[in-house]
Formats: sequence, structure tokens, C-alpha cells
Amino acid sequence: MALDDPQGGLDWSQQKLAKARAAQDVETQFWMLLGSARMATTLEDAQRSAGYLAEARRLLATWPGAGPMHRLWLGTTQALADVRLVPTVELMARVLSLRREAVPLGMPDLLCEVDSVELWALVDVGNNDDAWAAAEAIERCAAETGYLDLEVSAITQLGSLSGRVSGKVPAVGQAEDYFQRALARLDKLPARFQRSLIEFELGGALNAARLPGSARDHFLRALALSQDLGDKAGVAAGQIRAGEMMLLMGDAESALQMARSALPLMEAQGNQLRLTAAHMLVLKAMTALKRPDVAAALEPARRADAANVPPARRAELAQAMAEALALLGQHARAYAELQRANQLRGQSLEGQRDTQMLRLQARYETARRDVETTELRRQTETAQLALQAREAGQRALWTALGAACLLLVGAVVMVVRGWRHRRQLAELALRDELTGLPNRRAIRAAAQAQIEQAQRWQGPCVLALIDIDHFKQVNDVHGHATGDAVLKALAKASAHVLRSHDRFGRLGGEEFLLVIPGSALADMPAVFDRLRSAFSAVEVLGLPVPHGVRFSMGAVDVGTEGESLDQLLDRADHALYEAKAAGRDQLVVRGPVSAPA
Ligand SMILES: Nc1nc2c(ncn2[C@@H]2O[C@H](COP(=O)(O)OP(=O)(O)OP(=O)(O)O)[C@@H](O)[C@H]2O)c(=O)[nH]1
Repeated sequence: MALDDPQGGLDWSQQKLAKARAAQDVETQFWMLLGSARMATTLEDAQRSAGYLAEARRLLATWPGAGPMHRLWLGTTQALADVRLVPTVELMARVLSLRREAVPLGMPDLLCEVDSVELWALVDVGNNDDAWAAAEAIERCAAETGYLDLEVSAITQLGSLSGRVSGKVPAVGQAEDYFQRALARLDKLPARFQRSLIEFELGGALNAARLPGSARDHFLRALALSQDLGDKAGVAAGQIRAGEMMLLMGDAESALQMARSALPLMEAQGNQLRLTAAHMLVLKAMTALKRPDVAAALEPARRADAANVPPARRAELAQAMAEALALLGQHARAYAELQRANQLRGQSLEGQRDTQMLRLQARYETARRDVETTELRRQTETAQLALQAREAGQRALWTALGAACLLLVGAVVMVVRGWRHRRQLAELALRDELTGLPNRRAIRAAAQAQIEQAQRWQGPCVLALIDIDHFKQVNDVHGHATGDAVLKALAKASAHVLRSHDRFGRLGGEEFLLVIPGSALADMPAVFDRLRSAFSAVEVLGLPVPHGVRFSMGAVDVGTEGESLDQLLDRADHALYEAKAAGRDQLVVRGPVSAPA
């Protein structure tokens, strides 16, 4: 029901709740209150959700039948409702303690739900890399526990995150693949609510790819679905995002209309987050239209700026207010708002840092660099603005403000361009030109890192050498171009079957290296079979279908003996040689040096 019509789901739980109350059936009352709270959270109705949760807590306190399971479900539903309302660091601490309590009780469905609290918290704070890992974990646990709504929403999130994760180049096609996968999982279910979310997230991906026109159309589609369902938060979200796209496309008048329709909806619901977004859009659109009555929009915007709204959003609102004040000629106030926006940006980055510490992820380098760059940018901006303000009076300040902003934008563009260019060059230096896979240097570095990790933590890890069989014959009979297409086909097959943390690269010629952390030799026959069938299913230009080309594989276990990469590759090479000698098209595995294979 949550997938199709959460409002309908809420009504249904309410009816059941009334009956359970009349029958004094405390257990059913408890579950119906949790169900109602969850639906209200989905509908972004924080007030109603808080009411149901408070009632559930009161019930639990006086009910002798209450056990740890009830407490944990209440804690998890509460945490889900609190995403965006309490600081992320606090929420992550709660996630950790819920997990600690749930694991010994063996509650996979609850653990999956706890993972989804973590996902939303990470998405909210903009920690995309960790959010990606969390969404992948949820897709797996939801599929295992048969939790379709969690599974589809995890896949949808993967789509919307796919352009924002480090090391992935934003590509609409890739995001669309995830959305298509989510739709395929919904199959023939009506799932109007989930479909509206998919449209909405697809709009986001198109916007990230700088296609505001297409993005607007998808936001409008999401809006129409939400209107059909009477989902007020969905309607407001669709209006705001469609409005933002209209503004980007220069249609500030329509953007203003959209924002103004969203405002009363969210005021009535007390939805602080969307309210802030609507005010921001009103201000931006009016500023773009150079309307002097923007003055009247400033005060309500300031009232909507609540402490529980994430600092990154508050920073954007402060920025919009600064621009409106500048339009009105109130330069001193504009300057103060700009400074406040900078402070809020700083807070937002601190929040991200704290969350990451809790995640115990080894991604500190990237986070630190981000913080340093932003800090540097902030200091430059503030220093320039302060200098200009002292030197000239109010009027001169405004001119200076404009100039400083232009300079800053120019500098940021240069820095970003330079950074992109360097990143492209660095990527090229690590990529194999023909297959697009990591090249020899990159795959060896990845293998080295995984070996060190496996040896340090004594975790399993497998290295496998793959060599295409009779490749020379393919070249000789069908030509070099067909040989190249075979190499590309293997790369394509690997993308279909390997997991995101497996690494596959080309060592040279027709030889490839596969690194599989977290797996043992016993898993290798299955990996070999999967790769083998995916490879034979790929069409190769110049060869019949199926192409009939095969490969051999030699795999070794990293073990704890402290063997170097070259020693491991040497053993894998021997195993590969055995596979070739035994007739090819097969796998040979070898255990650690100390243990017999
Ligand atoms: N098309 C193409 N061929 C390549 C490339 N790099 C290496 N080769 C060819 O790959 C062939 C390797 O052949 P061999 O090492 O004799 O091995 P094989 O024919 O695969 O036989 P087995 O490994 O014993 O099954 C040589 O003919 C190389 O010229 C490439 O980038 N493209």
C-alpha cells in the first residue's frame, strides 16, 4: 500500500486502530500506530507521525506484553520519522545502537529498515558515497527479506545517486538504467506513489545532466501523479522542482506561480523543509523579475528559516535573501545575509564530517579536501567583501559585491575546469583505451590495496588471471578488429556480473586480472560460470551468434602469508597455465602457499 497510495494506507491503519481500541486489543493498536506513523512519515507529515509515535510509546510503557522486539520497532520507526528533524550525527548514533541490539535477536527485516534510516540520513547530509553503499546493502537485504517497497526505493536512490558518487562520471543513461530496473521490479503493480518518486528522481538526474527542459517535464509528471493521489508533500515537491527548472530556463513568471501554489500547502502541513524551498524559489523568481514587492516576501521567508532545517538548505535560503536585499538596495543587510550563508555552509560541512567519523569509513581524504576547498573559498569571499565594505560606503559596497561575486565565480569556474581537466587526464592515465577497463597500472594498484587490506584484517580475497583461449586464432581468422571486439565483449560481460567492489582490469594483450575482496576460492566456480555465460551472451561484430570464444581462469587465495602481489600473480599464472594445459575453457584454483590447494 505504501508503494501505491500511502494516504489510503494511513486511512486503512486508522480504521483498524479504531477497531482495536474498541476491542482493547493493545498489540494491534501498537502495530497500527507504527504503521500510521510510517505512512505519515512517507507523506512528510511530521506532526501526525509524531502524534502516532507518542501514543505508541505511551501504550508500550503500560503494556505488560511489551518485549524488546516492540521497543526496537518503535525506535526504528521513530528514527525514520526523525530523519531531517534531528542532527544526523545523533541519528547515526541511534542507528548504531539499534543495530547492536537487533543483531543478537536475529531480526533481518528490522535491520534492513534500520539501514534505510541510515540511507535517508546520509542522503540528507549529502554524503553520497556512503549513501550509495547503504542503498546497495538495502537492495540486497530487502530482496532477501521480500521487502519490495524498500528494495524499489533503494534502486531508485541508486539511480538518483549514480551521477553524484565519487569516481563515477554523471551519465543520464546510467541513472535511467536504475530507474528502469525499479520500474521492472514494480512490474504490473499500480504503485502510483513509487512511480511518482521515480519520475521525481529522474527529473533530478536530468537536471544534474544539465537538461532542465526534460527535467521539468518529469517533475511535472511526478506532480500530476501526486495530485492524483492527494499527496500534498509530493505536489509541493513537484511544483518547487518544476519551478526551479522553469527559472533555470528563464521563465521566472511560471516559476513564481509554482512556488506560490506550493507555499500554502506546506504551511498547512507544517512541512518546514519544503516550506523553506518554496520561499527560496519565490525570492529567486521575484529577484529575477526585478520586482520591488519582493520586500513583502522577505519576512515570511525569514520566519520559515527554522533551526531544524539542514544547514545546506538554510544557506541557500540566506543566499536568496541576500540577492533580494541587494535588489532592494539594502546592501548592508545583503552583506550580513551573505555572511550567514557562509557560516551555514561551514556548519553543513562539519555535519558531514561528524557523520563520516561515525561511519568509520576510510574516506577522510576526500572529505578533508572538500572542506579545505570550501573553507578557502569562504575565506576569500568574506575577506574580499569585508575589505570592500570598509573602503567604500554603502553604494560602493554594492559595486564591490558584484565585482567580488563575478571574480569568485570566475575563479571557481577556473578551479573547477582545471580540476575536471586534471581528473580527466588522471582517469585517462589509468584507463585501458580499448576496453575502458582499468589498465595494468590501475588494476595492479587496486590489487595491491586489496591484498594489504585482506592481510591486515585477515579477510578473504581472491585474485584471478583470465586469458582468452586461442585468441591468436581469432585475430588470424577474423581479423584484428574482431579480436578487439572480443576483448571489449569480455569487458562488457564483466560489468554485468561483478559486484561494485570487485575490480576487473586489463593487464595487457588478452590477459585480465580480477580482484574479488570478501570471497573465498570456494566461490570461484560460481564466479567463473557467471562470467562465462555473460561473455558468451555478448554479441561480437564479425563473429557468429553465439560467438563461441572462451577463456581460462587461474585463481589464488590471498591468505595471511604476507605474499607479495608478484608472488600471488606468479601462482595465479601457474594455475592459469594448468587450466590451459587441461584443455582450456576452465577454472583452476590454488589455495594459500601453506595449505594444499
Ligand atoms: N586484436 C588484438 N589482438 C591482440 C591485442 N593484444 C595482443 N593481441 C594478440 O593476442 C594474441 C595472443 O596469442 P597467444 O599468446 O599466442 O595465445 P592464444 O592464441 O590466446 O592461445 P592460448 O592463450 O594458449 O589459448 C597475439 O596474436 C597478439 O597479437 C589487442 O589489443 N588486440
